[in-house]
Amino acid sequence: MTQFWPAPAASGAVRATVPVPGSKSITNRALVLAALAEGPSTLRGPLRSRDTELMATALRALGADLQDGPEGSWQVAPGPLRGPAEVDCGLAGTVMRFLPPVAALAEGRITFDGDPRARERPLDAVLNALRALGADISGDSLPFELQGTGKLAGGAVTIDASASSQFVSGLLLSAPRFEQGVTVTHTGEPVPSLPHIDMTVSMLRAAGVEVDDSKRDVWHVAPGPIRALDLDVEPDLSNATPFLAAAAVTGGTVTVPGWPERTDQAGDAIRDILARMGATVELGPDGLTVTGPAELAPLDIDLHDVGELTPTVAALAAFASGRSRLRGVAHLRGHETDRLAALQRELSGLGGDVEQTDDGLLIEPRPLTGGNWHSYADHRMATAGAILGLLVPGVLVEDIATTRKTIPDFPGMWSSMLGAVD
Ligand SMILES: O=C(O)C1=C[C@@H](OP(=O)(O)O)[C@@H](O)[C@H](O)C1
Ligand SMILES: C=C(OP(=O)(O)O)C(=O)O
Repeated sequence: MTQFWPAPAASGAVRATVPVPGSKSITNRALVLAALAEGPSTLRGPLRSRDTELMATALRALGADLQDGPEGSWQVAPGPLRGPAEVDCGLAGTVMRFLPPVAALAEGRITFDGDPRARERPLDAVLNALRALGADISGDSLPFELQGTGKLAGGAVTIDASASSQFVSGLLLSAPRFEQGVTVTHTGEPVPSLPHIDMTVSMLRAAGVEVDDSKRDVWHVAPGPIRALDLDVEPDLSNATPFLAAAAVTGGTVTVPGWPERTDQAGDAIRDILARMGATVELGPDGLTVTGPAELAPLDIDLHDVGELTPTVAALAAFASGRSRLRGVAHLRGHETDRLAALQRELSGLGGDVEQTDDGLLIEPRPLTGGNWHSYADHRMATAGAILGLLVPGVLVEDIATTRKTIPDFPGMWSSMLGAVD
């Protein structure tokens, strides 16, 4: 039966320090690299939630040895990659795009499937690229089957990565183990979420891999060993955004400890976004502290690089002092749900005035009223509903448990944060 979570209204300005679990994007890249590395790795502070548990389970099935270490850390020892194995991708883009190249290095038959929506998420570019690089794969989307021989030739391949940066990241992460490495060339509309590809490149380089990304839309990874990792995973900055938004919309103050001074995470862009909306944003030794303004300024913003922030930004824009325009995020139609359609439908359902454009949303703030907020199995739709519920009494968020995709206990964190209001 569908469960609805009464989103708690804020009784005043939120004042809290909110530690945020590890980054999904860093954790799942680190797990892949560790499984392909030349020795045992340690990941401290990894995200332990659905997307990363699915990645861990799949890598174990493929032959890696993953053990729990002290304080939630993971110890990963590579093993010979082999099938038969079944990979459940859930709804994790990182699992469905990063693991086929790993599986192509294994010996034996490996099958992939996931949640019903995952079967609709774009994957063809990765599977076609792997076929061109020497893999034996049936199908263009989930479910599909791969027959591995224990090695992959690799080489040069051209793909259209306009639907997802993860197509490129997935190929690059495994490429040091391809016989000829890889040269990926993108053709088509601009690649979204480029900071995520930068993160892939940095993490490969940190593991001693030679990567050339000096030419736009071309990435070359040389074949060679991947050094074992000894890594402290940063907090997930995208997952921090609903909590920072709580400060912004209530005129309160929220600190997220451990915010890195320098990072490849796309979520770091929230600092600039909140500052543009009038919030005070301070990065210091205690972390990132956001204090909300008396009134939020509207935004006209291109979110192409940081699309995953769109649900949070849309919720903020719904409370701004004028019309906001969010641009550059057509690719969100292939995310956990069609996020542009979902945001328009759900905000309109609460009385909002929202229009979809070719590549984004126009949001005209209106007084909102409570009601059901459907989440479409999308963690970020659910957290956007929670932000709205702070100021709109009676918002009921469907399936709040869907936030477990990337946050193990979002409702608990949200109510602890609200335990401290003026
Ligand atoms: O590589 C990654 O870790 C991610 C890349 C981005 O995907 P898209 O390029 O498909 O937007 C982002 O939205 C997703 O949350 C995580
Ligand atoms: C797009 C997202 O996830 P995924 O890694 O499943 O693509 C997201 O977390 O916003």
